[in-house]
Amino acid sequence: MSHLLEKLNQAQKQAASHMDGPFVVFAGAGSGKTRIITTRIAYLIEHGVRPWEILAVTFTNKAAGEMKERVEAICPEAKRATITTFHSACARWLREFASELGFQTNFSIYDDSDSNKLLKKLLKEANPKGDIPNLLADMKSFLHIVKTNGYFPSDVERLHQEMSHLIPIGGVALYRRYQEELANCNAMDFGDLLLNVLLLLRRNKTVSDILSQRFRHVLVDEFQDTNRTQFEIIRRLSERHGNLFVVGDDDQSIYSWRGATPANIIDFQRTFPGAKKIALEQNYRCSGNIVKAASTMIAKNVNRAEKTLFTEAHEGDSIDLHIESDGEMEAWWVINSIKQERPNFPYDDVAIFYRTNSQSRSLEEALRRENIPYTIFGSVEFYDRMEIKDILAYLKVLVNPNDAISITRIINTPTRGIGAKAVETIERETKSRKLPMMDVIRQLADEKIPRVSPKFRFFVDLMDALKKDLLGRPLPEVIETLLEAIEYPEYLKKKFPDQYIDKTDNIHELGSAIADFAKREPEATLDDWIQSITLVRDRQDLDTVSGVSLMTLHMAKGLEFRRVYLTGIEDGLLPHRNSVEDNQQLEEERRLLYVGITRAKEKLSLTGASRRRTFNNYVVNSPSRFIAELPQETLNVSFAAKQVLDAYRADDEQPDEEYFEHTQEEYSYEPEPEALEKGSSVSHPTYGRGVVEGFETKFGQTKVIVKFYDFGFRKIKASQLNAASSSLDY
Ligand SMILES: Nc1ncnc2c1ncn2[C@@H]1O[C@H](COP(=O)(O)OP(=O)(O)OP(=O)(O)O)[C@@H](O)[C@H]1O
Ligand SMILES: [Mg+2]
Repeated sequence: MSHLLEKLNQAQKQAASHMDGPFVVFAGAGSGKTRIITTRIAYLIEHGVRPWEILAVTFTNKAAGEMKERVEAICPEAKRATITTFHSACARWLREFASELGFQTNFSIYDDSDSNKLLKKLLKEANPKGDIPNLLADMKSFLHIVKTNGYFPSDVERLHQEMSHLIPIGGVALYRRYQEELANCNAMDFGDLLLNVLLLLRRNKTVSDILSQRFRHVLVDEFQDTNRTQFEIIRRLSERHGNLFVVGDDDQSIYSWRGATPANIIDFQRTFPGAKKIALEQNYRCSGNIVKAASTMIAKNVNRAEKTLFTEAHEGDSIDLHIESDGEMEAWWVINSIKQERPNFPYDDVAIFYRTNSQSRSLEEALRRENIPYTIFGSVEFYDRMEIKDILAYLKVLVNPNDAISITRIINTPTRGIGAKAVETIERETKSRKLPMMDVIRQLADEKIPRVSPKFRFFVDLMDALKKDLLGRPLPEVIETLLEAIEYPEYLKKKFPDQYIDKTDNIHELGSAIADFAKREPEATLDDWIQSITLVRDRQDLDTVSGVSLMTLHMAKGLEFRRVYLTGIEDGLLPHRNSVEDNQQLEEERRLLYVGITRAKEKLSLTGASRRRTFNNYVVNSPSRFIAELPQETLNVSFAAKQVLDAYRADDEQPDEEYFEHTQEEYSYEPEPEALEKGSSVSHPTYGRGVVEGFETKFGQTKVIVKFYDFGFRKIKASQLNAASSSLDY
């Protein structure tokens, strides 16, 4: 037997060494599904399948990257297999077959903000007096539904039959207009990357023959999260040979809000008659307490396929439960614990999860304050910054001169006296002359319109010169040269004197990103780079990945860490306040918690806060209802958390009165007990110097909230503090 299979149990072996025909592995977290996929790829290659005939897809770039790494470690030839995300695979095929769809190979990929701009413009045209924000929201969710469910604008009849209740007024016509406009810009949005591949597979025999013959084996990880469009792509790609191998877990289906349907995995054998199926029951990832907590809690879901999950691992540490008084304190607690445990858990082995991106701010601040290295995964924020978008828009226009959205972004940035009126003229003329926007600007420049033509001429000449100068250059020089040519630093300095340094730093970071990319992919063009960052958009490509990992629970799927902090375990965040009314959605929140808990190999802490600052208000949250569903013997509840939970249990009916006397509106700190006031300098025998941040009264006792210079936030009894003589500036 192949030595590759040695590290698998009996059921895993059977799956990994299966040769032909459809196969599904349906099993709980940490049971080795991804290990089966990676072993199987190597096994297939060892048994004569050529690497380039293998396609393995998953959902996030990080998961795809890890899978690739794991396979290549056991089988170097696998470098030539396609192991990637759905979106990257599709983008690659679309570059290859763009002309079949009437696109040019250099098409732009529009991110959410680009496509919002385009949609807004079309909505305004169609409803000059309409409530645009509302219409936009309706239209966006409609577009999302149609694109993830495989409907094209030409499927009008099917649309009306199958989802008439979801179509906003004029929605289908607007869908068509939107797709036309994208085509005019030689651009596709994220949804189109998948939808257009499906279009080729459905309607273009040549391309569908080529693609379905290209791959002899198709493998999909996290199959429970495929939407209809992805499912049909996969089905068509594997139709000819039937070698479709999927693994998944319905308990980890967390993307139904994005159109994913776990039915794809549950009904697999019905869709593919003759498909083999195996279940795996042993978890190899987590310690005993973690497996027990996760499986007990997820069993509360009604809509799930019954599964067993056991482990032979020792029960290990208990799961910590901590509830702090507010979000800052929670962050402080987490970061302090990371520091203390460092000898056992080096920073690289630690992850912090949260439900929503906005929770990362206080965590980041605390990490920075303590000089702890960290990486945020899946943060789109960097590429959404104004200065980064400006620079990228220039590069996009150079590569694709039809990209109207990017042209309108840069035509007057830096300021060149081309105002809103002039831009309107360009847009109007682009529409009536039915030409690419850049060509129209060129014509208008020649038409001697007083005042504006010379400005258009300047812009056109500038872009021509840039094109000549930049496109031939080595990638690492591109950004610097561009900045100089358009005098961007001067513009930033003038317009944003206060943020000049930050913004310039960001641009430098972009410069190092392009240099890193050029080193990794020496053959790549500017177009390749733009495409790669549009698809990846994770910050890990900019910084070297090291230190503590921060990410949302959604992003954490499929990954594992020795030490995990799962923050925000509160009603309102987990379950999220938007999901508590609906049972289906509540079950999805429970699955999200299940995913989070099962990422931890050795040690897990659940943390929450009794209130959180949002803008200038505090939102008061009760502890997550899911806490009560965890087996108590697996938990180690901190003193403060116990008080909070007891207070809730004691007065289940009216928890707010017993414990949280303050509502969001009326919440304010209690009057101070001594001569201390906010801003006073104090000292403490253990913590040293600090500054009073506020006061808090609980159970009749007032405590002072102090931010210590060396220890961060602490709540201290006033009697333990001394007023410090001088006030240090900090
Ligand atoms: N037979 C085995 N013996 C020892 N360790 C194993 C075995 N199978 C898997 N593992 C290890 O268990 C951990 C979990 O495996 P893997 O990530 O493949 O699980 P998974 O089912 O894909 O989990 P998830 O549902 O979270 O994606 C990994 O560290 C893996 O290396
Ligand atoms: Mg996995």
